[in-house]
Amino acid sequence: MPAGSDPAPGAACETVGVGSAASSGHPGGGASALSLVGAAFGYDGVTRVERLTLEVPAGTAVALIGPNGSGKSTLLRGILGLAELTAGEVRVLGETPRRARRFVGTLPQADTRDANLPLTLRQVVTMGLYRSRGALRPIGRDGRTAVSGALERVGLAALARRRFGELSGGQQQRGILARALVSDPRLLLLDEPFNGLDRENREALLGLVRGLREEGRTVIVSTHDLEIAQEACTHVLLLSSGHEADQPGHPAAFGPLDEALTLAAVQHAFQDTTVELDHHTVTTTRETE
Ligand SMILES: Nc1ncnc2c1ncn2[C@@H]1O[C@H](COP(=O)(O)OP(=O)(O)OP(=O)(O)O)[C@@H](O)[C@H]1O
Repeated sequence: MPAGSDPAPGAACETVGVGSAASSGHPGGGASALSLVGAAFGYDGVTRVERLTLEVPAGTAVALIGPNGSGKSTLLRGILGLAELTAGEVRVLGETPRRARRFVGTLPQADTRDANLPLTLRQVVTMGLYRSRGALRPIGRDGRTAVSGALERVGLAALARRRFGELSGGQQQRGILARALVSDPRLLLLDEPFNGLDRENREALLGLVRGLREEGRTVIVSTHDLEIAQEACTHVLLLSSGHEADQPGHPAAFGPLDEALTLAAVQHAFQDTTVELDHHTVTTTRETE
């Protein structure tokens, strides 16, 4: 799966798994969960992530990896139609982002949500139904069954009546995943879901990502943790933030994990950061022009 990208000027490393253009050139192919052609996203007319040309096949799990500010959250928001498309084309499940939204489940970054909402876990998960049904329509028996099933799936059925804010960070994270799952989404966008999790919650979440993919759903999960990519994902999209200050993020590599997650590509993406790959710590140094 090629990704449109040019190596940043002065970058010494090769970017393996990076091509020059999408093979089909046509967004919205039947087997594509996400199709980007020269896409760029940003805010108020300012591009924050660009040069995205790639096709994410349905039923894959993509690890979205890149340094702080490389545009991971912006890309996820763009897929939802919440960040501005400043160039190119985007198709989500063959539709525009807005039309596809009801088939997409999301887990936003933990620091963007209000854990003090006076709601029980069950009520938080029920909110996940509103996207597809609207908030005013009665939930009904099938809705209640879906909520119970989602809670069961993330292992929190016993805590359904507990106030959300009283749950541990890991339990809250699994609760939000249940909220994303309750509408039976075909595509899941998980923004840094592993941050701050203890080993038990991390393992539970890794198992869930693997299970979702095995069911034929597509998962895009942003993470700083390369081990997570290796343990749960089939594909990787590496974003680089480039050399210049304020340069938009852009892809350093995209493809199946074993082809695209190479040391060279990781070095390109994380230019002056210590990164880990295959349990080896690697320190890369920014090239100067
Ligand atoms: N709502 C917004 N309005 C304007 N600029 C924004 C907004 N959100 C993010 N940005 C800017 O877009 C750029 C990319 O940010 P983004 O949060 O997408 O990066 P990220 O890779 O997800 O970073 P992190 O790993 O720190 O979460 C940054 O320069 C950021 O300041």
